[in-house]
Parts: sequence; structure tokens; C-alpha cells
Amino acid sequence: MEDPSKSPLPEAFLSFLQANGIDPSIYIASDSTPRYLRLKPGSEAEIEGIEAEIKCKLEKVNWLPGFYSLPPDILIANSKSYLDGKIYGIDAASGAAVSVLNISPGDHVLDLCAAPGAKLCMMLDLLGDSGSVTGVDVARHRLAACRTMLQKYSLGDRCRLFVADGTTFSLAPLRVDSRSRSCESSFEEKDERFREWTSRRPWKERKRAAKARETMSLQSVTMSENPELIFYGRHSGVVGLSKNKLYKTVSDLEVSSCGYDKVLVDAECTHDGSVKHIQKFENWGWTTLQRRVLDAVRTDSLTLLQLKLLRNGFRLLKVGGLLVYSTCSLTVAQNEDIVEQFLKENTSAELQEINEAEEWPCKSGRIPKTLRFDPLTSQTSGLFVAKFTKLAA
Ligand SMILES: C[S@@+](CC[C@H](N)C(=O)[O-])C[C@H]1O[C@@H](n2cnc3c(N)ncnc32)[C@H](O)[C@@H]1O
Repeated sequence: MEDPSKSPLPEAFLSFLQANGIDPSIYIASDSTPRYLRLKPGSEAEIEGIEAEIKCKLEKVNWLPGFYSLPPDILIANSKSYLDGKIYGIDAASGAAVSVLNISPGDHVLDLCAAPGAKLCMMLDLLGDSGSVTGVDVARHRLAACRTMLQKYSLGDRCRLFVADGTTFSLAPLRVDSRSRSCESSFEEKDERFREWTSRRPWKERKRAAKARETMSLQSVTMSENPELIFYGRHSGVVGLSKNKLYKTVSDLEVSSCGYDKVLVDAECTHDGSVKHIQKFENWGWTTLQRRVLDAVRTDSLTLLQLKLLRNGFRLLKVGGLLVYSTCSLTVAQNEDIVEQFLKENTSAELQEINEAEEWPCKSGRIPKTLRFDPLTSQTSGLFVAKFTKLAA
């Protein structure tokens, strides 16, 4: 472990790292941690052009298909390739978390903390032209940015986005194939059907939606009762559906067969594993760090939120499905402690070995089968990953 006294980090943050067994030198190593990008599938032939444009050689990440590393000082956000939707800015550890889900065509996937959407885009690229992805996030402005990203990368076709509380979200996937037609409700529908989504919604409709939001907040209606659909693609299963059917919640019993095949709970956290995030506090001020990171993890509310998100994501998973829990924090309280507590209360949850990790530059977490990425070990941003399956009751 590097001598923490040589670090420019404030004393309170260093004590926080020490209490959580985190090596402070990861924040110093960050200057040499590469940036990563993911190539839009189908753009492989354009690598040389992209390299010429961003004036740097892309190094293939051998352990993660479609990913390339580049020096940390190279910015891609203003490049034509990025603006044209040929490349994504996403850390390799985040890509690893998505690949742990083994998404295959036909899967119905739930992303319970979806915004701003780098992982959601990767899921949609992996999904191809069957199945669906449902993205949920409690922050409307962040989910709106996610919608913009879907449109930029032309990925919205099989996706629907809900502003909702992931701890209580209860909508099942819309399975439209014959295999699971029995999962659909058969009650009479008399209400309006969803037409194709358009960003140019008529003024009257927008006014109605704004009014509904206002009424909701006045009546303190929780978002679980009223998840707000802010985007749906042509083949997301929503077009042609009645509101009754879309908003029909499912019982725990029904979920075992009609639930999601794959669930990602990329939970809200203190982001302390993201060195770039921590470095921003140099500008924002260390008192902000005290409030947003150090105090946040000391209060029970954040870890309770994480546990509730994991519980609800698991509730919506079908039997035999896979759930990945990840955070970009490296504290034990937000990771292994959550996993332990969750396993204690869920006999149908089983931690799964992440076999791909044998080839990955990461470490085991404090619980066997869980993974930790960090800048020193992995040359990536910090990330904790655990994978579960649901056993039949
Ligand atoms: C780590 S970020 C997710 C990053 C995202 N998966 C990606 O790859 O871009 C955590 C997200 O959780 C959202 N969040 C916080 N509380 C939530 C809740 N109760 N329900 C749903 N989302 C929540 C935050 O708004 C934030 O966008």
C-alpha cells in the first residue's frame, strides 16, 4: 500500500478509505488508468478512420469483446465518430458487469437503475432484434438523457423507459411470443391503446401528462403506483397495448414464470470507486465530498436503498433467471454486506460463479464468487459485481 501521507486527499477521506480497506493509491494510480470506448457493433471496419480522427491508436481490450483502451488524456466527446454514434464512452469494468448477464436474443431484461444509460445501450446491442429491455430510473432528467442516447445510437426499438422508484416498480415484461402468451391478462380492454411513440407529442397530450404529474405530487402518489412511461420503441411491446394492460402489475406467483430473464441492479452508491468522480471534488470542494460520500455511507439510508433495489429486482426475476448487482463503490458496506444480508433473507437466491472472470484482471470480493475491479488491479474504474440466480421455491 502506498504511503497515504503522500496523497493530496483530505484526512477524512483517507480515514474513510482505511476504515473500508480501500488502498488510497488507487486514486493516485488514476493518472495512468486508460480511458475506454466500446465500438458500435458493425463499425469494426472503421477503426482506422476513428483512430485517424481522434489522433490516437486504439488498443483492443483482449478480455472484453468490442472494447478498446486509449490514453486518459484523449477526449472523444467532440469527435465525429462519437457524435455519429459509432463509439460509446464506457469503462471496461462496466462492460464486464453487463457481460456477466449473458444477454442473449429473446431475453426480457430489466435495468432497475438505468440512467444515464451506458450499460442499457450495451444490453440493447447484445439483444439484437428480439426480446426487450425495460429501463427504470427515479431521476427524470437523467432518464431523459438516456432517451436521447437511445435515439442517437438508434437503439430504442425494443426498449421502454419508466421514471419510477426501482424499490417498488412492479411491471412485468411484455412477452408477446406464443411461448408465454398465457402470461398476458385476458380482461376486456376498453381504454385507449398506445400509438407509435413520437417526440413531437401534441400539445394537449403534453399538457395532460404535466397535469397528471402535478396531481401525483399533490396527492403524494408514489411512483410505484404511477410509473411514468417516457419512451417506448416500436417493438418494445407497448404499441397497440391498452393502458390497463401496460400498467397491470404482477403477483409474486406470476413472476416466477412471467418475470424478467435478466435483471441489472446497478445501484445508486457513493461512487468512491470512480476515481474520476472523486477527483471532481477537488473542484467541488472537500466539504461536498464529506456530505455526498463520507456522511452518505455512514447513514443507513443509502445501504437500505441498495438492499431494497436488490430485493425488488430479484422479486421481478423469473425462476432460473440471472441478476447482477453492481456498484461503483468499493466499500464493504455497499457491496459484500448487502449481498450477505440479501442471501440471509432469500433462500431462493443463489450466488453464481462468474466464470468469465478467470480471464479478467480483477480480484475476488470478500465473499467468494463476487468480483472487484479497481484501477490498480484492473486498470479500470472501481466496480463491485455479484451475480445471482433464482431457484424454484
Ligand atoms: C450508478 S447510477 C446507474 C448508472 C447506469 N446503470 C449506467 O450504466 O449509466 C445509479 C442510478 O440509480 C438511480 N436511482 C437512485 N435511486 C433510485 C430508485 N429508488 N429507483 C430507481 N433508480 C434510482 C439514480 O438516479 C442513478 O441514475
